[in-house]
Amino acid sequence: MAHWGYMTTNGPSTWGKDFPIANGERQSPIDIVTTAAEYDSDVLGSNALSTNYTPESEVKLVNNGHSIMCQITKKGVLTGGPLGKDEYRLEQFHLHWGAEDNRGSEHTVDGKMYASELHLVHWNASKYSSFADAVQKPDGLAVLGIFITPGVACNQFKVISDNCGKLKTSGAEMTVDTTLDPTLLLPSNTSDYWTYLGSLTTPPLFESVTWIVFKEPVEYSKEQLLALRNLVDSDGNHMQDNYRPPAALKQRKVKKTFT
Ligand SMILES: NS(=O)(=O)c1c(F)cccc1F
Ligand SMILES: [Zn+2]
Repeated sequence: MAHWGYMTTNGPSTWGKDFPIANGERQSPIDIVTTAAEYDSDVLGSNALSTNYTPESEVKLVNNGHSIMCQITKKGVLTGGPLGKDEYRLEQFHLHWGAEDNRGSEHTVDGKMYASELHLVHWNASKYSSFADAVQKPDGLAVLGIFITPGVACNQFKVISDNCGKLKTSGAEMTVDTTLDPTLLLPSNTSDYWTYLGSLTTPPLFESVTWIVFKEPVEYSKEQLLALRNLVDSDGNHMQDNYRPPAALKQRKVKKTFT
C-alpha cells in the first residue's frame, strides 16, 4: 500500500481507497460559511472555553513525515464551551501549510485560505484512559484550530521554526532544552470561535474530533513560514501543501460564540 501523503499519487483524493470514512458524514476540514454559522449563547453561556496548560520544561519535536509535531509531556487541559465539564488533555500540536502564503490552512472561512493552520490536539481524559483509547470515540478528541497569517514573528513558535533545519528528514526527532508555554501559541481572543463535530484531517480520518476554530488568526514571520516549507517529507520532497481541502458539511451545523 502506497503510504498516504499529499502528492497527486497519494493525496487527499486517493485516501478513500484505504480509508473509506474519507467520504463519511462528519469529515474535516470544512469551509466555514460565516453567515450560516449559528450563534449559540449556551455554547459560551454555560461555561466559557478555558485552557489550563502547564509550560513544557523541554520541547520534544518530531518530523513525522507529514508535519512537524511537538509532543506534550505535561498534563494541560482544555474544558468548557462545547466540551462541557469534560477535561481534554493536550497531547501534541502540529501544523499544516502551503508552498506559498496564499494557501496552507485546512479550514477555510468563506472560501478564504490562510497561509497555515496550527492544531492543538487534546483527548477526553474525563472518559478515556489514553489518546489511543480516545482517538476512535465520537467524543474522544478536541482540536483547537488557529489560523496563521504572515506578519510579525511569533516568539513562542521560535523554538520550532529555529530548529526545523535540524529536523529536515522524515523521522527526525530532537529535544530542545528550553521551555514552551502552549498558551502563548493561542490568539489573544479565545472567546470568538466556530465549533462543529468533525474528524482527523489525516488518515485514519476517525470521526472523533470536536473542532474549535478561532476567528482571530495569529501572525508568523515570513522566515518562520519558510522554515516550515524547507522540511522534507517521507518521500524526500519538500514538505509543503500538507493540507486536506474542505470536505462536505452534510447534515452538520457550525456554531459560533460571537455575533
Ligand atoms: N490534523 S488533526 O489535528 O486532525 C490530527 C489529529 F487530531 C490527530 C492526529 C493527527 C492529526 F493530523
Ligand atoms: Zn492537523
